[in-house]
Amino acid sequence: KTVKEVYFNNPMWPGETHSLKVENVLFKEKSLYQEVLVFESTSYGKVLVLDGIVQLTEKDECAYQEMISHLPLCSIESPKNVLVVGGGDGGVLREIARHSSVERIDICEIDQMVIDVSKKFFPQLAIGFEDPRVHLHVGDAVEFLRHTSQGKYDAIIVDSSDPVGPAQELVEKPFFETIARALRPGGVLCNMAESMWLHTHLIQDMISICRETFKGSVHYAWANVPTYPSGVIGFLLCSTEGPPVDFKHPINPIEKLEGAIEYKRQLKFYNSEMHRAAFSLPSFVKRERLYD
Ligand SMILES: NCCCCCc1nc2ccccc2[nH]1
Repeated sequence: KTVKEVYFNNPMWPGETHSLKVENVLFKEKSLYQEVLVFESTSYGKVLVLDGIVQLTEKDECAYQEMISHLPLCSIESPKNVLVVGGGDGGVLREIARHSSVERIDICEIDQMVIDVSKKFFPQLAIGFEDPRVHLHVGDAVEFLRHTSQGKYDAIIVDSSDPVGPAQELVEKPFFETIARALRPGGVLCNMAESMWLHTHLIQDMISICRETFKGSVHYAWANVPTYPSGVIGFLLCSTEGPPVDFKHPINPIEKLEGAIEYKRQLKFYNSEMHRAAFSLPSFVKRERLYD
């Protein structure tokens, strides 16, 4: 049988092509916001693609979901109220649920199709929606945060797609200002922050905006995700003015929580050593001139 390949060309990585062999296409439709594709790959399990960009694969989603969730939550004493922006696949919800101190998890995902597709094809991620602490809001996070009371959240996790298309406004200053307002003093934000190899200008702009908007600390961390072009993805960790947050040394180590894990599923990627290591940066990034 003719086995197809899918070629990932995108302005997010000009002049570069990534490809995965398609064993079979499981879903392909246009939602109100983007094209949603699910296919069975040869060696990464099922793959979720939005507008031609790989969002997750069954094999390596653990790296992204665990890091984006535990880098912020393990940096504060006892997270109670958490907001997820995006994250409609449910993977971040699954990870937040490991924290027994958490009492409420709000999630604002704009695209219902992403949620439905995840529940159908990625049950090991969509399990996150089953936690009774989860409250789902389908809609625009900019609108949602505009109506959120001041200082409501201990942590906000922005698990967005790339700032081309529906997520464009999630990297603009007004949005970060609504996030800062929705966080309590000493509250933390973790934002998906692209690739240090590919998006130096975008990262620099995000860091500048966050330095102005968050009066606590702002740090860049990263993780290796093989199916993301350039093999790495970054995270921007910010804290609001108030009790200082030391992102580089988790005061709420996940190992303390190990026993509290609801699911039999063990952590596959994150641990306190990986947490500390994530903030170790190449010299060209440390210099903060990510391009020169
Ligand atoms: N919402 C899940 C993660 C989304 C990140 C997707 C992604 N990963 C990338 C790697 C290199 C260039 C652009 C990228 N965009």
